[in-house]
Amino acid sequence: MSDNKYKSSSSVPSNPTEKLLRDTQLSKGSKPSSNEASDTKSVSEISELQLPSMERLGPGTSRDEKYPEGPSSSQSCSNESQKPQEGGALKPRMLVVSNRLPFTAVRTEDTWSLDISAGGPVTALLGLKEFEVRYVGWAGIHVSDEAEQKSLTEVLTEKRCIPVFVDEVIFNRYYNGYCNNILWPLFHYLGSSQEDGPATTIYYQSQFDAYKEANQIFADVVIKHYKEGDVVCCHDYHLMFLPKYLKEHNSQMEVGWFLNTPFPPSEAHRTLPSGSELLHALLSADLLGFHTFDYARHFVSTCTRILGVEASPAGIEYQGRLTRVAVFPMGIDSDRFFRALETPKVRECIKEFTEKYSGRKVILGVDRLDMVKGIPQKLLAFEKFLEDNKDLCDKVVLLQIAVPRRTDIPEYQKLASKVHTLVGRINGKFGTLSKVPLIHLDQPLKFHTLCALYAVTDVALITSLRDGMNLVSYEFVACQGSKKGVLVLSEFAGAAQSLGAGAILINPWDIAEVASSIGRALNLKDDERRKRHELNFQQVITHTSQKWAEAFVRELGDAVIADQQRIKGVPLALPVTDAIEHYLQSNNRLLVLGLNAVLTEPVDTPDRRGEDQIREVELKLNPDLKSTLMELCCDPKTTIVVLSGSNKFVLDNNFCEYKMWLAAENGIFLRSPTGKWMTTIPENLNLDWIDCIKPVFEYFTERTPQSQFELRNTSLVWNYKYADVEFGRVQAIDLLQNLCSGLSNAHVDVIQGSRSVEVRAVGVTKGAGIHRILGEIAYNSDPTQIDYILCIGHFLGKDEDLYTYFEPEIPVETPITKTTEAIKFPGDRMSDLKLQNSGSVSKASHVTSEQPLPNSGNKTCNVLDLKVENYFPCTVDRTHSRARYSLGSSDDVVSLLKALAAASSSS
Ligand SMILES: O=P(O)(O)OC[C@H]1O[C@H](O[C@H]2O[C@H](CO)[C@@H](O)[C@H](O)[C@H]2O)[C@H](O)[C@@H](O)[C@@H]1O
Ligand SMILES: O=c1ccn([C@@H]2O[C@H](COP(=O)(O)OP(=O)(O)O)[C@@H](O)[C@H]2O)c(=O)[nH]1
Repeated sequence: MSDNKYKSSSSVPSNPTEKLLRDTQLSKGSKPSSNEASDTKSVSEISELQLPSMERLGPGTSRDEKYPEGPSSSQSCSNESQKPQEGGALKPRMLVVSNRLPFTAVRTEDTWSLDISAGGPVTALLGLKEFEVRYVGWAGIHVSDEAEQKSLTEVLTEKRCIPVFVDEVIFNRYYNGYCNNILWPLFHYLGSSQEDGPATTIYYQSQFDAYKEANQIFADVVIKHYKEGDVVCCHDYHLMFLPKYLKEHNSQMEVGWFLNTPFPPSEAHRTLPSGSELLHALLSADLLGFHTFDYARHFVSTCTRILGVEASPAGIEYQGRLTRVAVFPMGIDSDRFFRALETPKVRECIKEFTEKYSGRKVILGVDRLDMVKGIPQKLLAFEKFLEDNKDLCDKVVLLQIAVPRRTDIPEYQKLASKVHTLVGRINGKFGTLSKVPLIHLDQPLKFHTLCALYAVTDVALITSLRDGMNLVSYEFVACQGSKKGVLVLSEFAGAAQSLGAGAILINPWDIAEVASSIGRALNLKDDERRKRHELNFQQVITHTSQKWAEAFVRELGDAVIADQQRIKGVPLALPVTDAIEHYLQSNNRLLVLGLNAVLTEPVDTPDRRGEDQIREVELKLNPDLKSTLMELCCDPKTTIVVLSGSNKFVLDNNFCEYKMWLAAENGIFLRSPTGKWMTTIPENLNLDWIDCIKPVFEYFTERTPQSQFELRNTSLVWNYKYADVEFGRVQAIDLLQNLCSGLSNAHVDVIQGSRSVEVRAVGVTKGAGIHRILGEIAYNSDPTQIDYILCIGHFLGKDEDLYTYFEPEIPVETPITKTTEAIKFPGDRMSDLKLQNSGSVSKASHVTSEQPLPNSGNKTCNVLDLKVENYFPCTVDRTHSRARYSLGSSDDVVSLLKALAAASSSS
């Protein structure tokens, strides 16, 4: 693992709230007010900007990006080692991989010039000062000639950029086709393109293939430049296969992926033909980041509903790994704007604009010419505003900068003509021979011009129909230190969630509302304007791109550690001889056995199968089990617990004659070997939600032949293991959809099993259950400590906490199989257990039938004296598990139990 100050080594926040709290603490620092901000720069910072030195520019670099904001040549990537920071510490190395590099190359006569690329991520990612960054991506130009590729690579090296060259035909299918004609509209909730052309079925497959091919080419470049300890940060919908390809090459690589756009609700994602393949590929990453909670929530529910994977507050469980999902609202490098505002070039420009637009209020729009930015809606609203306020036609001007991009795509060409038509109409209607109310530019501006425009603007008008974040709004706020203009911001931009307090929020589809908001913004009282600006300004200067990157890398480190700690992997075949041998050598053994697929006969046997579906819907104990179980239960050195999600009646029906412990509903109900049931439902457990969702389960049960619904005390379960599997799966997705939309506030877990859907009160797991069961066993049995545990189950991921409950605390990277020391419990669990078994609760006060359990037990003994070699956690029929061992089927379980009984009786 790299030596990285942003990676915490100890406490790993386990959920987004904890994470947010920590990050909030970290982002608290000295916050200048907007008045102070532009005055606080050091002399050296200002002079650096005023006196740009030619050494800072790479060969062939155009003079237009001489600002110190770009990656400097002094940190050339020809020197691949990490650079020390001021205090001597090493800067962590980060490979930032995005489709577009921060620099766009332009061919000049005999070399290359580089322009800073326009676009949010570029602006943000140039601000990562605390990292030794290498940018990997496309330089905005197709270069097929090898010599040219080499020379461009050299020029870009000076800017710490590593170009990726993709064949032009592949690139067109990948970028114009799959990325921008299919994924882009879908991710912005606009649905798939309905157009004939590259998005139609004939081209779809070739575009998807090209997408994967391009991703592989990006991966090859990253792999070539990767050094151990690097953090790899992949960006966007362009590169969703990249985490998979990188991890396949090197599973130790720390790979994060961040989405700069929104992520759509699952219903929209479902329409994408290769949608699940993309999700699978992404889940190879260690960390997946989104701008807002909404996007992250959409992603998680899409994965649970479409892939059927399990999600928890910590992330998504997939193939034995945990992929962390977290929220990182991106910001800008505000200092870069403050510095620019001090430069003579920007000051000059400000003066020029102030004179030019004197006597008129300036309204500003800065967007890429893209349908998601709502430019036509903005123009229509401005038209309405002028219609409603004819007297203001020569007193306002809307400056609309619309940077053309993706111009090869027909949708974008159509948008350009639509916008031009509207501009002509508005100026034709409201302009005069000397003045027009609308100035529209189809071209990018130089950075200094943009800063000056931001500074002279009275009202910034952002009307995105959907926008991942919208950094233009941040840039506007940063440049308004003296003017304190008003931000009118679409509620559908991610930025609305951070700048909503200071902005006037609008629905861009509501043309009349936007028109009246323009008027409101222009007339806002000074006091309110200042207050609103100050709120936004504080947000912009505290949530910078540097802070974004620090939080992302810290979380990535946490995610990797957390995943290693889970040690969920491929279980080894149970060493049966060892298990039997250690069983014989022990004095007080505990066998914890699951029910379904452990003690029941397999569902899919020929006997139980009709023509092509399974006929019988009754759970059946494995017929070979009876005498063996009886024998084991009679052994005074052996305690058996059957721990199941099923209810008391199911367990009673199947095990009433055995002298064993029964734990129903995941340990909520316990039956001692004497046959008495007791309940352990926590008193404050809220179960009000059960009545609300019961009808939903009933509805799906009625409509899915051979499916079953079980109403339990703390959970509801619907299973389709006996139904048509394909239809069951479709119904399960619909059921999940309905459940998730109706349960937003309930304290429940919605769990999708391989052929079931379950809703359960939070905190009810088999791991939590065993804790209570142990207390009871200790209370009820003789004082000998348990020195052997065999724990066999076919459990849902959530219940696999049972296996790790008995595991020693394992230092990361230490293989547990080599440990021979006595097992020690993690501190809190140990003290819990001791508490339960100490104190002075008298036997008389102990639980009787159907009473809630008190913090049980009055014994001062330790329940366990378990050495790691005497602990056999074993899953049945699972390829990935937190259990160390596996058995193939319930038949193997029966054979093992038989062998234990036989060995025991003959010893
Ligand atoms: O590279 P292009 O195809 O020209 O597109 C430009 C970028 O557009 C998208 O930007 C997003 O990122 C911004 C920063 O996070 C965010 O504020 C904005 O809402 C998004 O639209 C795209 O995600 C990038 O990959 C493109 O480079
Ligand atoms: O002429 C221009 C207009 C815009 N931008 C930059 O383009 C980015 C737009 O980012 P935003 O997040 O608002 O939207 P995106 O275009 O990434 O969807 C901002 O950093 C602008 O400064 C630019 O460099 N030149």
